[in-house]
Amino acid sequence: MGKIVKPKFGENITTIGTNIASLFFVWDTLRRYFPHQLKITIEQLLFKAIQRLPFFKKCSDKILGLFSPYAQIRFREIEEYRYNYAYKAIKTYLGAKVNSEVKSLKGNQVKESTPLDFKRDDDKIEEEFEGVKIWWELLKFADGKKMCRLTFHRSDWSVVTGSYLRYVVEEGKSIEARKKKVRLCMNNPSLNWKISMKNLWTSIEFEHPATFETMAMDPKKKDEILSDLLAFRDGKEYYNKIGKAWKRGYLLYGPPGTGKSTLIAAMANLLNYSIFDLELTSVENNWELKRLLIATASKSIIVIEDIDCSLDLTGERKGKDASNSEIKGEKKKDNAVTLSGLLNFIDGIWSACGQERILVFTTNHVGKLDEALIRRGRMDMHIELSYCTFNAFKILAKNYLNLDSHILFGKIESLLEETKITPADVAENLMVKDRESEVDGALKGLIRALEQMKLSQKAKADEQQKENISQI
Ligand SMILES: Nc1ncnc2c1ncn2[C@@H]1O[C@H](COP(=O)(O)OP(=O)(O)OP(=O)(O)O)[C@@H](O)[C@H]1O
Ligand SMILES: [Mg+2]
Repeated sequence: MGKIVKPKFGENITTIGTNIASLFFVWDTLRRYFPHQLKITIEQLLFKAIQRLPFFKKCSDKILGLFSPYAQIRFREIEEYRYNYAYKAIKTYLGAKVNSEVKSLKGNQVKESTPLDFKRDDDKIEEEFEGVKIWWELLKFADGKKMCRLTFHRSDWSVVTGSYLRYVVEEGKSIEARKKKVRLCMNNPSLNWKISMKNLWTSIEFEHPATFETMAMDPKKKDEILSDLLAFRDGKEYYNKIGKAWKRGYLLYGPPGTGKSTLIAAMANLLNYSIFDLELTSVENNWELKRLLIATASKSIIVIEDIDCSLDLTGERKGKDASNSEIKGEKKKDNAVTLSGLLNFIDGIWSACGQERILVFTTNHVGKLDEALIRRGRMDMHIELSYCTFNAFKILAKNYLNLDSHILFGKIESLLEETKITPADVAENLMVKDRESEVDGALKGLIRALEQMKLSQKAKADEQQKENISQI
């Protein structure tokens, strides 16, 4: 009796390989006679049948891939140790593909005041683009790694890698931009960075209600700032054309309570940009400053409040500080954040990396600032926030009392012309519990406050005058 000799593994592969190769050769000759869609369906069935063959069940995806008429593109969440923004955009795009045919959805409400948001929750999504079939899989591995995998027919290569993927990523990004919530980010002391370099900034949702409409300031100035910001937001092509980094600096100056911080909030709400509130006093040195600034996101406003208090701004002041600390026996850190560190950053790396960033400095004492810090080009627009004018008062009266005019407005107008009062102090007087019944009381209260201020400012001015005369 003849012995049945089991073919060796190598022989097995060769035989199966030859058979499959012949099958695909025959199919390749026939496929041109089939319409596109039918061709794909047949190939899918063929491929599934091959996958079910006992031998192929044991084969890895890579070996199967050799016979597959399909191609795959993987988008990993982390690629070469860096976050993959295409992955994020694709996930957003796929999540937003909600329609009545979708069977699995997830609902989410981040805040009580926001509407319920639905996202698609399938991990396998099939779609058609310009007659081309595309299959997506959202995969999550045991080690926590995530990936989107795209499968398509090789004959659709140019459509998928060209217009389709471009469309998906752009659409995903624009959905992200529409849904983006403004966040307020604060820098952590570097002590905490050592735990994880990710922890440079801590962020919370930004819910400040300030808008340009509620900003009490001269309408002309307000329009100027508004159109400057909008031109910046829509200026991608312009900045590209002139070869300048897509960044803009604003210096806000004025006495306390004139609306500098409120204006920053209104800017963030207008542009839907997050705020990176940089507390310089907790930054140890220029290296840390660089790391923090590089870690900011695009479409953001980087704010350094009270810049004159956070930095040794001039050589002169530095000298004074140094001698003061010597007297007190303190040794000043050699590596502290310096003005030149900040300026080098703004001019150097800052313009070379990251786009769509706004830098805002605020100060109560513009005169104290170093010329180098505020020269045009670094701070593109200087905005003075000043004492309350009648125009500004009318906006506050509308905000706080829903009032367009009142018999007492005339008196208030003339008092405002003679008195320096901040919008914050005016607002304080206009805060009432019941708008209907307390309007008169609030306006009269404001008039009293203005009269008192007028008297005390006059007394101060007289005293100053006397002092000046006596010095002469
Ligand atoms: N121009 C303004 N328009 C509307 N509200 C204002 C304005 N200025 C001040 N306010 C009101 O006064 C409060 C204090 O203003 P804000 O904190 O913006 O002042 P600031 O200029 O940043 O002061 P500081 O120099 O002390 O930081 C705000 O919460 C806001 O309600
Ligand atoms: Mg402020």
